[in-house]
Amino acid sequence: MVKNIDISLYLVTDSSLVPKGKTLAQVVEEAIEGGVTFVQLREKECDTREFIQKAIEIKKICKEHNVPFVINDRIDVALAVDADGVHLGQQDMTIEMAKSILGPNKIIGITAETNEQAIAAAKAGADYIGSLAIYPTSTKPRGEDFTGLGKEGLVSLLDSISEYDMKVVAIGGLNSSNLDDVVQYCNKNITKGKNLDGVAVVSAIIAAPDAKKASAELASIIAKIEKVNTKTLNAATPDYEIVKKVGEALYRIKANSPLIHTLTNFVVMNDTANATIEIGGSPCMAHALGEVEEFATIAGCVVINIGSLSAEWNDSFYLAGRAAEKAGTPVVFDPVAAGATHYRLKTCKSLLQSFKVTVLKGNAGEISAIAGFGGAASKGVDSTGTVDKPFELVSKLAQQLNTCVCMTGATDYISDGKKSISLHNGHEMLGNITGSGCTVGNLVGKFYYYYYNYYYYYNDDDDFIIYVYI
Ligand SMILES: Cc1ncc(COP(=O)(O)OP(=O)(O)O)c(N)n1
Ligand SMILES: Cc1nc(C(=O)O)sc1CCOP(=O)(O)O
Repeated sequence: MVKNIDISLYLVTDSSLVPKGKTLAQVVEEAIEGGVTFVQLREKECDTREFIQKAIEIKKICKEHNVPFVINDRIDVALAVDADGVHLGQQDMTIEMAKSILGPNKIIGITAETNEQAIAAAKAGADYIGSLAIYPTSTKPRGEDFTGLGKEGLVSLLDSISEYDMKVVAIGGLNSSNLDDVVQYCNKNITKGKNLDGVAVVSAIIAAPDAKKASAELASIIAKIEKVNTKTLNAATPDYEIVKKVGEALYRIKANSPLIHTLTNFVVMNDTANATIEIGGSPCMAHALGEVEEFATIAGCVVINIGSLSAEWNDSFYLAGRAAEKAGTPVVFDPVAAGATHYRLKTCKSLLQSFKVTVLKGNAGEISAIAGFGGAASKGVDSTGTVDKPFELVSKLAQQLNTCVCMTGATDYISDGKKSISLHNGHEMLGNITGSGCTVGNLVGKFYYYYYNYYYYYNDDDDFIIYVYI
């Protein structure tokens, strides 16, 4: 698990820039008072003895203020002074080696000059990455031809690692005149829900006449970084709290075998019933007008899947949904092929207005059609194309409908309008069979019976179930 560190205003030191009449220690202390949340000692001109002396001095100040303190490049120095971690460059020791020397509790950051290096850092378990310089800077010249990563490159970097649990700080040429522009650009253009975790600066604070004031000014701009309340889960970054609850929920389902009243299509009825039994539930596939209300009232959950839509089924959905709402039974609604015909879309919208839907589960085409935006089209029951801003889509729709939206696909996006989660455990073979999405709807329903807050999806092994806490 990535460490819970605040790198929002990250100070990197350079003694050569300290204004005359001040010491580095004074500047660091003023900066922390102004809002710096993280300090890296980066001293390129020091010999080892001097570096260690500075490290001891700066560490003391950071400790007094409860601010993490890391050392640039030198693992030996980090060990010697028992710093909180290191910041590595691509030419330095590898993350794996640094981890084995420093142990699991130390912070490891690394500079990622490309998106590929960023992904490699995430896979190796870095806690955070520093970007390539956003703008050219005299603090670390990279040659005349270097134009900087730029805002566009930064957004591409953020998007590229959205599925990993790793923090990102932007660095290089950032100051109070250009930072707001970078922050607003990221807020507006990130597409996968991963925003900046912070900004690292050297000269804008170290060389400032008043480091406290300079830090406070930067901190006020950084506060505008929109916290996209998202979480990414995959096999590489499991959340053990969730895994534990998955086990508890499975146990309870098996022990109590809840009745899952499923009004679903002819194609998947048998498979869905078997999946329900496999996980410990008791399937009931009744859809007759005369009995759906009674079943919905006694069920642990009602699943409404409009796949085999007809006028009569529509009435059954309506009656079951209304009865479920009255009885306080959760409803999972699967708007199969909502975007394929006007009839389906109209029916879905009308049903969504007629009773409380606890979870709306659909593919990108279906969810886009219901939202009226999002960009993915449908070909029959299948979704075609991708959604540009999946987090924005699920979270806005969840707010609009006051429900949980679960958009399934190679990556699943789930939101209750406040928090959003992406799950990266899909499997391409799921597209080769019919009804995998419908079965998901049914299983979501079962877990809803016990844990109103959990959803599931198959992991890479196809047979284990992962829950997502909303
Ligand atoms: C936060 C942060 N980001 C990038 C760097 C640059 O590190 P590196 O690539 O190791 O280069 P040098 O600092 O050694 O010149 C950094 N130090 N901090
Ligand atoms: C330490 C560092 N690394 C960079 C990189 O491109 O990797 S740029 C940089 C210095 C950033 O200094 P300032 O805030 O004064 O521009």
